[in-house]
Amino acid sequence: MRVSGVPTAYLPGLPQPRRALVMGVLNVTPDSFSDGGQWLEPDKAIAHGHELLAEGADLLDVGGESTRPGADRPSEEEELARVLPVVRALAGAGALVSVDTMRSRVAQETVEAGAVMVNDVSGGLADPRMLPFVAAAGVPYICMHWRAHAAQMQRHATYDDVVETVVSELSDRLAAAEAAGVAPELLAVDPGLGFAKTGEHNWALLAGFDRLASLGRPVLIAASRKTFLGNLLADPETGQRRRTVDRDDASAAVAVLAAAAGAWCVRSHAVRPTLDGVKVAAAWGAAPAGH
Ligand SMILES: Nc1nc2ncc(COP(=O)(O)O)nc2c(=O)[nH]1
Repeated sequence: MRVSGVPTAYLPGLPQPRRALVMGVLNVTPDSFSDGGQWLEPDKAIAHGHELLAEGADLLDVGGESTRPGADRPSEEEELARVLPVVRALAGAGALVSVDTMRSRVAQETVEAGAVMVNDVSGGLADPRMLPFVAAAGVPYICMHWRAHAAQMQRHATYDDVVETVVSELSDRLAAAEAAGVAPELLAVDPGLGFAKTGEHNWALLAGFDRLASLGRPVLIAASRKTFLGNLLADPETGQRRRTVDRDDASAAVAVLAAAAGAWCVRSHAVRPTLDGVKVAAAWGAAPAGH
């Protein structure tokens, strides 16, 4: 089996170990699907960020808006109030922080507070000022495949060929970013698992990793604790979906397989097992091929 374990491409200005990067998830929200409310208070969020760093996270992804299906949007002021103190404290402590936001003003203020990357789940579609801001700021930008806000996104989960369509629509977003002046080498892509996607779509996108990589940009895979894993692990007797906090082994397995395929970064709630796993993928990929 061909195992790479090393990213097919990197983003400049960020760590470039010969392994996939691990991005620790820090949702400062009352209602994120997997950890909603746990880290809403800034002090708790900052402490959890340090825990993730201690586990070895290369990056911390700080978000103030839940994107779970059906979630209502917080105001821009509320989102800012949630993330700004957390970004300022963690970046101030030397952490590499990405801000998980669709709003250009939140991106701007958190970059000014020390965030080094913008993680925009909308790929620039939710706020027309986002791409111009990213271009002017010159920071790395994660461009995720997205079709609509959480309240209505699952209505858009229809594709003839999900891999080809997602690759094509991501290609359009990369072109839009470059047209807005974003330097191409600062762009990473992400298939948006669970965003206007069914479980079947998610598995097809993972199996189609090489098509995502054919965009020529670093690929971020973010499957951690998502519903399609809960369904995969459902109790065979009752059909009861596996609880979110009990999905970390399967989440790490997806991350390792993505790293083996050449993912640039994997986004995880459980950093330590994920980091251990991507190191295994890198060691396997580095071994001389059997004769
Ligand atoms: N780039 C990127 N960012 C994201 N942010 C939040 C969530 C929702 O999951 P969470 O509630 O566990 O953060 N998923 C993604 C994702 O798939 N890709």
